[in-house]
Amino acid sequence: MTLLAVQNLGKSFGGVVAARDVAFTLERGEMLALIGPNGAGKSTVFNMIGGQLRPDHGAILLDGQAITAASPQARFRKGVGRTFQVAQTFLSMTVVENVQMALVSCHREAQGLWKPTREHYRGQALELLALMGMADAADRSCSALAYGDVKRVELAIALAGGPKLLLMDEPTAGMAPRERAALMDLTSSIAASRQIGVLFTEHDMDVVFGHAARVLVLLRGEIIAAGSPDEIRQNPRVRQAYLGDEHALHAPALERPA
Ligand SMILES: Nc1ncnc2c1ncn2[C@@H]1O[C@H](COP(=O)(O)OP(=O)(O)OP(=O)(O)O)[C@@H](O)[C@H]1O
Repeated sequence: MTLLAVQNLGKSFGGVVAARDVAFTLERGEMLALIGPNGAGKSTVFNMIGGQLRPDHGAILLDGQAITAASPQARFRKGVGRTFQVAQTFLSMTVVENVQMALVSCHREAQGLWKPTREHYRGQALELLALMGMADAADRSCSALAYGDVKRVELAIALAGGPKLLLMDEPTAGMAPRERAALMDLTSSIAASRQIGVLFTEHDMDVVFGHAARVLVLLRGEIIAAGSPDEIRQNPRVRQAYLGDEHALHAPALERPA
């Protein structure tokens, strides 16, 4: 069964139509990018799926069940996870404590009942960190980490909830190109191995074309194209939409001849 089905989603702000009959599906294990010029409606669509915004009309189905009107917390419990653009980790705590906190809150347990907090879910947290290649940094303070490593901790935190669907808003913002590729390689391998569907917005076209299996292009609230990275790169409407920023649609840097 399709993991996520978005049907005729619409949202207006006053006279501005931010999303118009947006419809698409996302399968388990798939990396789907949502792109579009500034103001195209990416955040609006993203926030309607995350539950931060209520659509004017349309439906959102997760595993065939409507979640259109569910709160963000209810969606989270049904398997919708999210990473955030701004580092949300508690910088004064260690890496493993941050992931433990996420696990504790996912299991909705009161802290410190009989075990010292530092022991709660430590094993599970270490497993997640090993998956991120961060096991060696487990007991370091988050404040001492390089930015790329903080992003990995954020990914571990998002995975602590065991999501079926992971929403990533500008996951590589502020990162150096090599770190971006590494984070997205890691994300796609986890998405494939855990069969998590990933929907991400991204301005960096190298990241989009290098890591998405499929790309949706929004323009003025409407999906104007959907397809593989190659199809999208060659689509005349998409090229038109990005006119003036055409370099954005070139092949990823790594594929370009030196
Ligand atoms: N809360 C709001 N109130 C009024 N207008 C809004 C609101 N949120 C979004 N809009 C408008 O809706 C349209 C789509 O905005 P949205 O932020 O979804 O685009 P975006 O593709 O995410 O843009 P960006 O890439 O710049 O973040 C824009 O015209 C924006 O001004």
